Amino acid sequence: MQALLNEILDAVRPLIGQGKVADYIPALGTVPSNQLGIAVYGNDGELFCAGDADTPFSVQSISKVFSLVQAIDHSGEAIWERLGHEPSGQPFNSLVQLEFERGRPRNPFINAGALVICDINQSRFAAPALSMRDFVRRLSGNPNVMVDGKVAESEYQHRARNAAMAYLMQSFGNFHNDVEAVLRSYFSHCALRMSCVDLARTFCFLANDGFCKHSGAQILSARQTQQVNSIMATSGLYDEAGNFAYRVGLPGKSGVGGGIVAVVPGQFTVCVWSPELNAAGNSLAGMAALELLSQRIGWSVF
Ligand SMILES: NC(=O)CC[C@H](N)C(=O)O
Repeated sequence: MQALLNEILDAVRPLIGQGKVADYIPALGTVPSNQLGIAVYGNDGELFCAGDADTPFSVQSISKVFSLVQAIDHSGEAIWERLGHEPSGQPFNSLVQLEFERGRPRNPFINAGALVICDINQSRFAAPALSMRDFVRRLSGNPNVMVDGKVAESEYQHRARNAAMAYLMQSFGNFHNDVEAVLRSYFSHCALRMSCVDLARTFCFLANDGFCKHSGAQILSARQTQQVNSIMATSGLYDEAGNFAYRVGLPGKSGVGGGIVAVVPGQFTVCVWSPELNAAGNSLAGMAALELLSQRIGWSVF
């Protein structure tokens, strides 16, 4: 496995230069683009890494999975009264569908859906940003996971689109808390800084019927785990979810920080990171690395 990871990073490194680092959040635009890392964490606790696997980066939309898991944990099936679990076929920050569908987001992994989930969590937690930070510290086993205050503030200063979505949902009665407070929580989750190793460990319960071995906690039931994985498989990469299923064939979640996490149910969790994105906002070299890995090991679930 170790040799394979090194080989894969060497194979995809030439792609660096063909994508574009996200700069619509100015604090993200300054991240050096030539970084590339991968971590594979087995259900038996084995860890394999290559490249910049220990360098923390902005998790961005990968945090949408954490928010969903928290919401399922305290509210269960009731959350689906507020949003769906259908792919949107639209970019992550699209507004058009939300108006047509009367403020009910298609799924929890586009921004509108994640904002509704954050609204649900806002009603539940006294300090949502701290609850989230502590949740991921427990799951990753890394007590040093931090929120990057500069990134969170930069996102808040450039919040117009996300704010428009939240206020539109409020106009349809599908937003219950103060919009600005929920936006602050959402940006704080997106601004968590974690490495490939942190993320592979954090997500391992999704490969293990909801059980996180290193913390000894049952995070979700086996059934809920299947459900979260199914939403990752159908919506985790926005309007490129079909392409990801075709090329990689695993439940996955990406973020505009350039990270992608993929789950091999019953076996492994993988996190790859390279900051340059393709047109859909997914890591260009990261997708290619996961495609090679899945192909070489025969990991596709399909
Ligand atoms: N796709 C992403 O990673 C987007 C997350 C980002 N914080 C946003 O709201 O625009």
